Amino acid sequence: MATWGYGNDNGPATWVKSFPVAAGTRQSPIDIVPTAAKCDTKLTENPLTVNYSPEPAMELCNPGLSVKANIKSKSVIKGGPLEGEYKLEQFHLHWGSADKQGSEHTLNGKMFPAELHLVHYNATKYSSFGEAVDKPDGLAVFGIFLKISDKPHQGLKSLTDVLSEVQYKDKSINIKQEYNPVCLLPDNINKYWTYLGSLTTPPLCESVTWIVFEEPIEVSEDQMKAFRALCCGECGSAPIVDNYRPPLPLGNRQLRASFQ
Ligand SMILES: NS(=O)(=O)N=C1NCCCN1
Ligand SMILES: [Zn+2]
Repeated sequence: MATWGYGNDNGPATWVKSFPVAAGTRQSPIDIVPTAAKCDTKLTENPLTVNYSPEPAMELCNPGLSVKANIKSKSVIKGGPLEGEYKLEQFHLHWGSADKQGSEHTLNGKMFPAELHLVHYNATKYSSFGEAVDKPDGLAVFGIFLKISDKPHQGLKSLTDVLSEVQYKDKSINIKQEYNPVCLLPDNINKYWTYLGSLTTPPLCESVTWIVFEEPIEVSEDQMKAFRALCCGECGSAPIVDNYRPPLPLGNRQLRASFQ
């Protein structure tokens, strides 16, 4: 069984062969068109709340198509579009081979250089990520755009400074200094768009309530270069770049905004 990826022979256009839900009606990502979003005051009456905890010895790994941090501590979110409490499972990123591309969601057709995903599962209803992953209300993913600035992102720097230690597939390390993922969130988490979608990688389950923040976080060009130096396999293998799925049609879905 050919493994899925982002190349010509195994990329997003081929995934439907092994994962028919790729042709479903609530697929992600989408192009976010702010003027088409409906401002929903219910989202502000019940503000999104984040209660993340410091992660001692956070595990950072290279699974081959991204870089991922696995979370063990009790870091939870609730409110906004969510019913119940969702627990942070992991976070990872998608990025481009150049700054002109890399994000999965787009904003009025514009791609950002990268996009950070913090993946949570509905811990009120389900006992694990694995149980929640294929349920319509199973997951909630924060989508955070990355934009280039002349200053590095301090929260990401603890990770980008050690990416060389997970350069090759299946490498993993523990971040010595305790790490609170709250440092990755934009300053203003009250301005976001939300819609019902899916995982953007196989198995593409239509189980995600997406929450995409309007405010990007700012990273340096050197930090982008560090992501682009990660390898898909062992020494000498191709760099991990352009690991993004292009947008799918919104179709009959409602895109809601927490702000005007
Ligand atoms: N890019 S995404 O939508 O978060 N996709 C995921 N796939 C599998 C596990 C977690 N996330
Ligand atoms: Zn992702």
